[in-house]
Amino acid sequence: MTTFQTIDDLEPGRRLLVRIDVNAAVEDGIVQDSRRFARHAETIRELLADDHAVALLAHQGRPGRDTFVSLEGHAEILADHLDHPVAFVADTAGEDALAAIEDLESGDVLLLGNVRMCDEELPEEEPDVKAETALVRTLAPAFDAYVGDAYSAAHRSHASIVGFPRVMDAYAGRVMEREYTAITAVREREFDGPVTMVLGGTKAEDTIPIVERLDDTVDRFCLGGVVGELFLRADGHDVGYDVAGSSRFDHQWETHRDDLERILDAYRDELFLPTDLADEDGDGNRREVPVDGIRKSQPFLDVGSETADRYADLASDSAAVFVKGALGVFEDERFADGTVTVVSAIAESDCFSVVGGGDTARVVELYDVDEDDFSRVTIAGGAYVRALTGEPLVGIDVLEDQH
Ligand SMILES: Nc1ncnc2c1ncn2[C@@H]1O[C@H](COP(=O)(O)OP(=O)(O)OP(=O)(O)O)[C@@H](O)[C@H]1O
Ligand SMILES: O=C(O)[C@H](O)COP(=O)(O)O
Repeated sequence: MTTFQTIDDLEPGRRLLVRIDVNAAVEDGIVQDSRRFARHAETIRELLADDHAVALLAHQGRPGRDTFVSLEGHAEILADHLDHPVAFVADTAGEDALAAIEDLESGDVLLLGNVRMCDEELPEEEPDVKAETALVRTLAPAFDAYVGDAYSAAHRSHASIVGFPRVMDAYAGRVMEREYTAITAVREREFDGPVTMVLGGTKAEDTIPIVERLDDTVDRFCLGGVVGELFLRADGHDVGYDVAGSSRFDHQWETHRDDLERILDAYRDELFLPTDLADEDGDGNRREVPVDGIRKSQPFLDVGSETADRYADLASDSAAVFVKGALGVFEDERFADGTVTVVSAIAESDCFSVVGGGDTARVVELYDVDEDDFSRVTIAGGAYVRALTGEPLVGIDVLEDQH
């Protein structure tokens, strides 16, 4: 049972501001389709069937990153999924946006400009502070209600997530409702056997604290990706440094070094670190090297096959497996082996399994693994692992406050 209003509680024919999360991979400047688009399209389709006028609010990347791009391509992908036009305005709360919103009629869909272009969106502040931003104060009066559908960003206390529900009638969209219900049910399950978590990806902030918080539930953590390399660095290995143009490691190391070292010390028996890694040789081919022999060289892009096989064995021998974050840059076929080996082993086993992460869930599509072979494929990453620990999500709290 949900503890917030959902779109089932909306009167038909309203003017709605709908926060979705279609934050996506960007390759060579081109936004890549993902399960996030398909899932949000389901919410939008239902809203159109009820004659609502829909303005969508979303983000892409973060300022300073090469994934921080316009949402124009997102509008095209959404339109394909919906088989319905999605207009785009490259403005979020200025004159152009307000004019486009005013023109909206029942059955129209409009995507507003990347909300992270507004300076007020990102700083993590209390919902009441976010409700006072010009972004919220300008857009809120133009709508009858707010629909929060961005479960995968519900762990961020950003204006578009927590500000609007403070000043508007607010409802959960289908994605929000389904993800919340599914992850809550997962959290309440008990498992008869070992529980394994595969923790990888690039976001130290979202993953490192999970080890401590899920210590009671998870028996072994298989580490990979950028996060795995940072743990290897904490363990005294010569990896996890910014070399040859990479910029993912040193700033995360500076921020999280104490936590990495403390957690490694306290939970060493439960942590499995890569024993080999893969990078690109001078001819552009995959090359695998044992961790012990590495001296600071080029960035590593995958775990090696010895590590992948060991993680796959651990996963197959588990009652439940949770995946958050990829073990390598699986978007490049040469560096997909680690993630695909482990995810395929999970798919083939009878264990209870959840695969999560906006990017990570794409492995299932790109490498033709059958979604039905997992108990759940969630489009959330950081939000899902936080919810697993029982930590409240601010984006849900603000919806519940209205009930
Ligand atoms: N060694 C590595 N170097 C660089 N990128 C890596 C490495 N290993 C994995 N990745 C990248 O990690 C990404 C997935 O992890 P990410 O931290 O983005 O989390 P996610 O699963 O998408 O969850 P979220 O929804 O929180 O974003 C993949 O796109 C993959 O390319
Ligand atoms: O992709 C995600 O995990 C969400 O869209 C949140 O994005 P963020 O990690 O940049 O806040």
